[in-house]
Amino acid sequence: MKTVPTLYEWAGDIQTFETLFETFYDKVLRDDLLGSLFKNMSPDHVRHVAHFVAEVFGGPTLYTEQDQGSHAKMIGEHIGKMLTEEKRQRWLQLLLQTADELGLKSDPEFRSALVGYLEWGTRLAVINSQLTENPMVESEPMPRWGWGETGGPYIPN
Ligand code: HEM
Repeated sequence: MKTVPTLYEWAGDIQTFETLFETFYDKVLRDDLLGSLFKNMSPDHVRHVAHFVAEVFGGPTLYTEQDQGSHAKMIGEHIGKMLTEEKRQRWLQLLLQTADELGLKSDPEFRSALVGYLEWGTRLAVINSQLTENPMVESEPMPRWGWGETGGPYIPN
């Protein structure tokens, strides 16, 4: 039977994710639209985001275990930030540009899954950034992203 690698395995290793986000945030800090938003970010920010995405993609649980993060904690970082669609698009554009520059895997299947995740994650960041309180409970599991489709629209109970 065919063994399908996780997105993390296909992309490389933890260094792949750390280098991607280090290079990306260098650009973000120099960006006219995003620079001021991130200028006071913690020294751990870049590593935390790299570990978060690596874990979502099926990699080691560094964000939840080593960094003591959770999905709720990550969502909480965006509450009240009042992010705009323009900022979201720039964030996404710079990340995809960085992926190309670094030669991240560029096969259609991987890039489709990557863009799908980033569209989902950045839109959630914008939605949550308009709130004043974190709607997510601490026990909420980490999202998992794979190669497939979203499985349908989000319909609340
Ligand atoms: C898939 C999309 C995204 C992921 C996975 C993500 C992940 C994270 C994580 C893990 C943190 C906490 C870092 C820490 O522990 O220090 C964080 C903070 C933050 N994120 Fe995001 N984020 C995403 C999208 C965005 C977008 C689109 C924006 C803005 C356009 C944004 C703006 C911020 C800001 C301003 C912070 C706080 C920075 C500070 O410490 O001052 N995020 N994000």
